[in-house]
Amino acid sequence: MDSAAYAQAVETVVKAAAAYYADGTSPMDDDTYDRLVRGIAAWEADHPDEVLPDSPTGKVAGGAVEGDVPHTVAMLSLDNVFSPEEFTAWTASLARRIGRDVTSFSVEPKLDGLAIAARYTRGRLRQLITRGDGTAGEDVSHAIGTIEGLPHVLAEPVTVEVRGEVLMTTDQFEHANEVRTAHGGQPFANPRGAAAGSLRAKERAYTVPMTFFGYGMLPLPGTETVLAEQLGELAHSDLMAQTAAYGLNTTAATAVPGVTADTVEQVLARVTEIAALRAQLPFGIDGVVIKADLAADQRAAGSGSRAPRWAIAYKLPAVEKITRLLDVEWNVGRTGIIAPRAVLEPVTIDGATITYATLHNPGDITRRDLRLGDHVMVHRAGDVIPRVEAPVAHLRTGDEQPIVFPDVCPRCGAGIDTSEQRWRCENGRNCHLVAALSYAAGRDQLDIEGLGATRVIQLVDAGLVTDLADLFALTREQLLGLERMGETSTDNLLAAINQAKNQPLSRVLCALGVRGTGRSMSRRIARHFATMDNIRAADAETMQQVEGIGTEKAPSIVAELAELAPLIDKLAAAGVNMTEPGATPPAPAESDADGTSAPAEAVNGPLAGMTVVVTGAMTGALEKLSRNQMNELIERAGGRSSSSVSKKTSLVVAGEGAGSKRTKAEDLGIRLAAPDEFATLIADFLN
Ligand SMILES: NC(=O)c1ccc[n+]([C@@H]2O[C@H](COP(=O)([O-])OP(=O)(O)OC[C@H]3O[C@@H](n4cnc5c(N)ncnc54)[C@H](O)[C@@H]3O)[C@@H](O)[C@H]2O)c1
Ligand SMILES: [Zn+2]
Repeated sequence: MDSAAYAQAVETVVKAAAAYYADGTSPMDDDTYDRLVRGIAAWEADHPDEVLPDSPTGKVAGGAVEGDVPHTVAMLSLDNVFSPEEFTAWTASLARRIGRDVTSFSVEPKLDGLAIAARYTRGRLRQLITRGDGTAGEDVSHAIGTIEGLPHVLAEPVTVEVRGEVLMTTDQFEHANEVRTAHGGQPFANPRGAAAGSLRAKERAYTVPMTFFGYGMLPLPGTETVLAEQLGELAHSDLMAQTAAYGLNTTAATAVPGVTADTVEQVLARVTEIAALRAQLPFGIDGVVIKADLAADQRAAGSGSRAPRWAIAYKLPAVEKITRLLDVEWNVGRTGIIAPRAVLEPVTIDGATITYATLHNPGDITRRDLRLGDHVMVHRAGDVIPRVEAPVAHLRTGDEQPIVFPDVCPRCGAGIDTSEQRWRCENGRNCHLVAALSYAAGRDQLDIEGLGATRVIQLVDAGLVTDLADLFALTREQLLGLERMGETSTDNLLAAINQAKNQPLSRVLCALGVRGTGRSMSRRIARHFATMDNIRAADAETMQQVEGIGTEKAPSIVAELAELAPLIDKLAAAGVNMTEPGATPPAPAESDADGTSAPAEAVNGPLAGMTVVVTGAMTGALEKLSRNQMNELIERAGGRSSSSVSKKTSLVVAGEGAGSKRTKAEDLGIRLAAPDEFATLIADFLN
């Protein structure tokens, strides 16, 4: 970064923060924002004399927000830690500052919404104020009545200020977008943005519910002396119990209630627990907040201008990123459910590259007003399937296109039952069979004339065929018994089926519909092995001798063929040809001393003779390549791709985030290459 880039980054960040806090329409996801801020902070550390007055560092809300209602006590942000080590170091510095170890911590989820102060006078909710710049906020009392967990009247007639987070639960967010788009508005990109936008909006034709969670309580000028003193002395955990007793919502009512912990180890164990529960929570959290529980410790620690010194946010990895929606695929499940799936511009979330995300059902697409080409907020937490949360509608250019819904089943061509939320192929569980048979009968496979989708559906419905081989057992009587089947068409169909028995092996193989074996691959396999018996005898290693079959495809083809064994036997018994005309079976594979077979074709290329392992995130020219595409690339360049590092590995391409494989390669002294270096090495084979 140079000073011009620094100034640019400051401007970008301040603009984003202003949009983020004002109405939740930042053009950036938090991860991108946080990276920029870290870059700014790093540059400022090296150039302390050139810090711009507008810089977001050290300021509540990045200095991008103002307010006109003064806070009685500053409403601050929180400092962050990202690892157990950083947390331990923080507790040590806190202990040094206050001259003693902290022996009681409170540990709470860090709710991902916006901070709010709710002022109660004699038990009645009077005023809502945003955090603003920390010293003064904005009056948003118009939102009273739309926030669950923030009652109009408390259980006791006390005068207090309750502080906490306003957020939208997942359900509230879905509802908000539905109502909003129904009123012709643009959907919100995520629950946090939706809460920010809804809280500040006045005079809308509709209201959308939000939820409040309290995490602090303090006296106001009118608070009774006894209560004021008591609030100043209570441990945070007791304060929370009191907050709940007044009838306010707190995390106590959730799967991740605030708890106290005596030691750093206990805190860290709780952080792990909360992180594990994160994906299942009905609201977003972006970390865990740890506070010195005792009031005396808090007082001794004091606060800085941006954050208190007695509390820290243990940040969890970002689970949301903005990327582009490139396409929508419609996949038919085993039961005939037709589910849309988003094809995304690849994006890395918490170390995993995401290219697909679920879109649930067609109604969701409509409710969210998603369009092709949209920027979308993608959410992925833990092992849960990534989902498209919503479009980032304020980034639209006008070139976005409507998403086209299928009007027939994309697999078998039958009608679609759209009476339920989840669409279903009218063939239900038979969809797969109908599709499989129609495909097998197709021109490029067994080429059975007269056996189109409609006829296949008829045969399946009548229970005459339950698999591909049953076709060859159909009798004249059975066919004549079907509607719209005259003598001529019956005889023609029987003749066509009989003819199909003589198709070459490549077409029979293709007709089986094994994943990864389309027309040309089926031809290659059939030519390589010459007979079905040879194909079935091949293990994954042998299968890789076929050009274009790599480490990922080979085992899945072998496994699927094994599953199909009974069907293949049945087809052979019915007299279906199982050899490839003109092909000669391969000579027994050459094996080197430790059993690795040599590549079938002696290839020239920069990777000839090399076994290459790819790990971590690819960047630069390789950024868009899936792991499989990387492996194919390696194979094109003459090498073998492998998924695990061993003595036999010649080269490990290690990108950012590479973990154990990189370590192992270093241990074994195997050559490492960064993605860019590797891209240069195989430059001729890219595309
Ligand atoms: N995408 C963007 O453009 C953009 C812009 C600005 C800020 N941000 C995000 O916001 C973050 C900074 O925001 P911030 O200043 O609000 O700080 P923060 O969100 O990192 O932490 C402080 C806030 O945590 C909240 N909080 C949640 N649970 C709490 C609990 N149990 N106890 C106490 N506080 C709790 C409070 O609202 C408090 O104000 C950044 O790290 C960034 O990710 C994003
Ligand atoms: Zn179907």
